[in-house]
Amino acid sequence: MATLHRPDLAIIGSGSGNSLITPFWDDKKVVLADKGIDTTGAFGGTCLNVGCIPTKMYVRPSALARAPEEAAKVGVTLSRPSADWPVIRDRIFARIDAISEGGREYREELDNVELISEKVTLTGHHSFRSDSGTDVKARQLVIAAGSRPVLPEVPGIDLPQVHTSESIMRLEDLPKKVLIVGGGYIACEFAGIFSGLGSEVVQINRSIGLMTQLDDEIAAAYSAEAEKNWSVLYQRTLVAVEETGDDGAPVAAHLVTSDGRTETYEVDVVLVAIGRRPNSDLVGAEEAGIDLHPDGRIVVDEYQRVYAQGEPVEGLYALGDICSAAMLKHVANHEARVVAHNLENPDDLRKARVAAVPSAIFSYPEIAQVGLTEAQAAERIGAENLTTKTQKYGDTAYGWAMEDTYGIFKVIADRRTGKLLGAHAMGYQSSNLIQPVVHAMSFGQDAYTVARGQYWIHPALMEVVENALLGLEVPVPEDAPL
Ligand SMILES: Cc1cc2nc3c(=O)[nH]c(=O)nc-3n(C[C@H](O)[C@H](O)[C@H](O)COP(=O)(O)OP(=O)(O)OC[C@H]3O[C@@H](n4cnc5c(N)ncnc54)[C@H](O)[C@@H]3O)c2cc1C
Ligand SMILES: NC(=O)c1ccc[n+]([C@@H]2O[C@H](COP(=O)([O-])OP(=O)(O)OC[C@H]3O[C@@H](n4cnc5c(N)ncnc54)[C@H](O)[C@@H]3O)[C@@H](O)[C@H]2O)c1
Repeated sequence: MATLHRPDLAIIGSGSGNSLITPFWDDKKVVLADKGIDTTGAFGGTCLNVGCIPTKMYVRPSALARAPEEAAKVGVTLSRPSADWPVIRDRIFARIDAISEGGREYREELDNVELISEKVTLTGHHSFRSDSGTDVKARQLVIAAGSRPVLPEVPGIDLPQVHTSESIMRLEDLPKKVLIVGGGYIACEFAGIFSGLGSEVVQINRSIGLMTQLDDEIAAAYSAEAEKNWSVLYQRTLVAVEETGDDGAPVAAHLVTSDGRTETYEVDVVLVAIGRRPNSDLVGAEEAGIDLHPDGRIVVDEYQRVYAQGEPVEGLYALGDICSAAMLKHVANHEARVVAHNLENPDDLRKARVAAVPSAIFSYPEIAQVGLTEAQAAERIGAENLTTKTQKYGDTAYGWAMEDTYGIFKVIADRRTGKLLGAHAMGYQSSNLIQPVVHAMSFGQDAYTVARGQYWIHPALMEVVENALLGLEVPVPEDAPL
């Protein structure tokens, strides 16, 4: 028989949505619905199970396996590394699966929380129905249903050797040869992982260059490095995949070049990473009268309130990949803190912060960015008002120690005021090095004050950032620190 729940709060999505269940709800009723990750049924969303965390847990062993290359630059010979994929995989998922399962059990045990482990579809602005017919009508509702990989509609895309990021990390064995489709975050991270661990990687992209959404200088520098580290082919499109019947290379990936030639690569597995789409269709957002952007994202305002017919709906919020321009976990987490506050304080709504959102691509080399690219900054304030500095790691003391040949850190500022507009870096630990610029941009500190208003540990790698900032042509404030 169909059940009806009338909770104070209902949440769709157990990723960042799970963190909304604060102690405030201890004496109230909450329903949390999650169908589970498609490939494993796991609780807890993308980041934990098939996203940020397992990928970075693969990046670490892959980086270690590259140690002989780095060591050789400074006169140390390390023996040929050998990566034990099953050991690496099981270390990762023994930890992750236990956290996911523990999270599910904890929610199931709570008296105030009802967990619905099924797909649900909105039936109104504050109500939904599960596939098996459980109805939920809540006082307040949050849609935190995330995104999923996009797949091209080509013959053979359903073959077991064709993977997305949601399945590739659980392979039985390290593939000898991988074809990776795409030139964005996921494709570049997995190209780095597999090539480091010893697979032969062929990465194909439709456009010329990888990570073309980045600052042009970084995209060009990264593409040049990637081309040295694995095979990168541009202006190719995947048109079909078929089984070969040969255990040595079980699938053939058929490609077409921009000038109409066909090419075939026989590989163990194909990884498709051509973008992710918001799951607004899976929750039936449009049918429920919710406003959508052309790319399928739910429209929200700065308070994360969901819009319907151009107006915010009281007590209806969205967060994370289903509504955000930046599909990033730290963004989803921030939005979850804002939504948690707004659910608990409907008369004192707080806004989500949209400025100075950083991101990193944990590839080889690693990339990090925050703020405007040089082209965007020129468009915004005029090229004549910009000052930029690209500091090579290799021109600093720690860069000499590393014998670094490719690391760069670029900063962009308004030459009239010293206001920092962006930073773009490629190289060892760039995801950490960029944080002082994120800090400065978040707190409105000018470039000169950041560079000279604090000590920088000598001769740490962070001197790359200090030197980049000092290389900008910006006004020196009166009484500037020395
Ligand atoms: C391979 C990979 C690597 C990544 N690496 C990074 C990184 O290093 N750093 C970073 O910042 N970001 C990274 N991301 C992005 C990050 O994982 C996401 O931005 C973040 O997890 C989104 O969180 P969310 O809460 O919006 O959605 P999710 O965590 O995806 O949660 C949504 C949940 O809703 C459920 N759901 C969907 N539809 C329904 C329905 N109709 N009924 C019931 N349940 C439903 C899903 O099963 C899912 O569990 C990565 C992503 C991928 C794929
Ligand atoms: N380190 C991180 O923060 C991290 C890591 C992984 C994923 N993510 C998030 O997940 C999102 C999705 O990642 P992604 O790599 O799938 O997407 P992406 O948007 O970064 O890159 C998609 C790539 O696929 C190409 N492409 C698009 N359509 C295509 C088609 N039909 N055929 C061939 N190529 C096509 C694009 O040109 C682009 O190179 C990212 O935008 C990012 O927000 C973040």
